[in-house]
Amino acid sequence: MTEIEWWDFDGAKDLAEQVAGDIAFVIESAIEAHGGARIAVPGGSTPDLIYKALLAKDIDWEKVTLIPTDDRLVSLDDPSSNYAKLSRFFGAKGAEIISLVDESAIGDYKQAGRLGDARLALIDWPLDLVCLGMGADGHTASIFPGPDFDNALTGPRERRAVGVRPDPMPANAPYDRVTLTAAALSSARTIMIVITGDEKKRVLETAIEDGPLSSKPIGRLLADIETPVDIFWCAD
Ligand SMILES: O=C1O[C@H](COP(=O)(O)O)[C@@H](O)[C@H](O)[C@H]1O
Repeated sequence: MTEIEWWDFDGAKDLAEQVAGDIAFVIESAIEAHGGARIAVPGGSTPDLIYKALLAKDIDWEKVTLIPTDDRLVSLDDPSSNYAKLSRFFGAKGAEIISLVDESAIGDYKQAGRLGDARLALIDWPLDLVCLGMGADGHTASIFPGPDFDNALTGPRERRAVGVRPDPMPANAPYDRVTLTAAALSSARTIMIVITGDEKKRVLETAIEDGPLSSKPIGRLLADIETPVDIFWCAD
């Protein structure tokens, strides 16, 4: 059973400071241990404060590779692109940012998944850190209910990214996606989840309780993870 520790904070600023400090620590340790750090971080709106706090840290960004945990199949400068977000925050710092999306495959999500996977084969694995977000519907990265659910969760272990068509489509970001697979996410040396709000907390608690029987992507993912997981939460 996954070992899970919850860290609750009074506000989003305190949470961001703590998470940024922990990420910076993992990055420094990885650079010291093997000359570079490879970390996967979420898109969506929750991480913005964390990324701001991270920018204030003294980090040798040229030795850092950043990968979105997932991305929407939109052009790389679209406001909904997780790659675009990472580029905006960290591009000027000299970090290497790997896009899961090849613009040539935006109209073909399965092909986009294959191309994303091929890119990921060019870096060393496992990742030093996976920081996950979670939607209020219980999706994490872009592992969603739908025709690609099993493939993302229990597909071949050597597959690191797959294309996903959420069903139902999330109303706030109705796009096909490319996501890191459960195998790629759960192989990371350090795993954390960052969520805010009471609703997400309830969803996550129930998903953890339900374990392998959970209908939520986050519950199914966590049920199969052997690395301890830290969950960071605040109410707003
Ligand atoms: O679509 C996505 O949603 C989740 C959660 O986003 P949030 O805005 O509710 O924080 C995010 O973790 C994922 O990376 C993103 O692509």
